[in-house]
Amino acid sequence: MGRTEPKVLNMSGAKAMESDKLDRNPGSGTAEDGASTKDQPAHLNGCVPLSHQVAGHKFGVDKVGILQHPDGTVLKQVQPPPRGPREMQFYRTVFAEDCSDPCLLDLQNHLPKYYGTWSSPDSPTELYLKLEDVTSRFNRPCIMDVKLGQRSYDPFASQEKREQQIRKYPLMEEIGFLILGMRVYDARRATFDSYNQHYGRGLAKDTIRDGLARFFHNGLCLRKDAIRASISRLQQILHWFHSQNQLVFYASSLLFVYEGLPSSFLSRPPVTDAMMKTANLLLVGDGGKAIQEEAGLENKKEEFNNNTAVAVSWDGGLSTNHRTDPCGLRALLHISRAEEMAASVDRPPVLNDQNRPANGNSNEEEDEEGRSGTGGQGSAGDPEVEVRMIDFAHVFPSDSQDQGYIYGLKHLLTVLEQILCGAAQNS
Ligand SMILES: Nc1ncnc2c1ncn2[C@@H]1O[C@H](COP(=O)(O)OP(=O)(O)OP(=O)(O)O)[C@@H](O)[C@H]1O
Ligand SMILES: O=P(O)(O)O[C@@H]1[C@H](O)[C@H](O)[C@@H](OP(=O)(O)O)[C@H](OP(=O)(O)O)[C@H]1O
Repeated sequence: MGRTEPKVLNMSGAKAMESDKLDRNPGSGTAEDGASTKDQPAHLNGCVPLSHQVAGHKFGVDKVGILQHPDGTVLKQVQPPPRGPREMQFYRTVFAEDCSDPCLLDLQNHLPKYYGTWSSPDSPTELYLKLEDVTSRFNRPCIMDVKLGQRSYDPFASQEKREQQIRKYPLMEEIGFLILGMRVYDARRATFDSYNQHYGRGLAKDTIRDGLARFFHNGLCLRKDAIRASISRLQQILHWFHSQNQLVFYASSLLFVYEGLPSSFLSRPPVTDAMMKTANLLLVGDGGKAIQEEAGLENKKEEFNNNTAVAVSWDGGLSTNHRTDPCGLRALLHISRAEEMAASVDRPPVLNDQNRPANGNSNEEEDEEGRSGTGGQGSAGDPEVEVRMIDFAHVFPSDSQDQGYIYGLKHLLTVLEQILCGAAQNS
């Protein structure tokens, strides 16, 4: 393809924001940003490297990187030209206050919210894009970054850049997507497993299905609920791509997030010290009814019993025998301790309505056998999944549909469907 000068995004119908520091920009670079912590360089002004970043340029490792602002937003350092300004222009165009283009308004739903730019008062020329943290509402976010499209270099890339990108994953054209990195919550051990870019590059046509499935496996069961919800989100994005012919995306990603903590835990009332004490007594001896009643466990018994299957399936080694563990308390305690340990180094569980399954029934869950009660999150369309488009350093105006991205999306959907089918056949 002959190379011409790249077109910049046309701002018609979507005036660029006049000011980078928007009023709706929470905690933008002001004196309120909070004092720098002892461990962080003063110029970061309380911001820290993004702890749950799964791919991309890393702060302190690469020349540019991603930070987390104390207000919870993500700060993506503007990359050197032309990439950084191009990405900034893209966000400004899509989120312009006077944007009236239905296509761009629709696109907003598939992106992290953009809050303008941020810079530290100490380094006002070093700009960051201030973005919504897509993972923020999750307790144990499982996160995967997937690069989409048949080509991960843009039409204006040098020969060297093309060759570098093709070398990294020669199957990009055929497969249409590449897992750049992920972290998956292991519910048995209450820890995260991380996978870097080499994991995705090692996946070929015949292994891509199992490779992708790993993101949805929590060590005990396949999270079919999360797969279904992801499919539903991807279909909406595909619908957007079919509806538009003004933008083309190269080397752009989809960020997948689902809740790793089973909803049974989220919807269960917090375990109090008194309950723990009583439960230990019950487990040590045969558990006098008097003790149980004294602690008000009689009322809770049914609830715990309802969750017994959930708790037991979390730890394959635990007994489902109601004679030795009448209330499923052993399992309950086991989970609570593991979770407590995880919570002490991670964020505490957020117990609010958003974290509850859409159907309001924490026991309506499926494992890989499709049985009820094992640590899933609910039905398809469940809000406990996010799929958002990120990384727009190579987005250009166009006058036709983005066939490369559409190809990758369709294939990704097919593979996810195959994972579901495979799970159904094995059951
Ligand atoms: N809005 C966001 N919310 C949560 N995490 C994010 C967000 N944006 C980026 N990340 C995290 O940062 C990583 C890298 O993001 P991004 O692709 O934008 O950076 P990049 O440096 O341009 O990447 P690359 O080197 O692939 O071009 C993502 O994989 C994700 O883990
Ligand atoms: O996956 P890896 O090994 O980290 O490789 C990077 C990845 O392909 C990025 O998408 C790319 O940035 P662009 O998409 O913006 O080109 C970057 O190019 P760079 O090295 O030129 O920054 C690569 O290094």
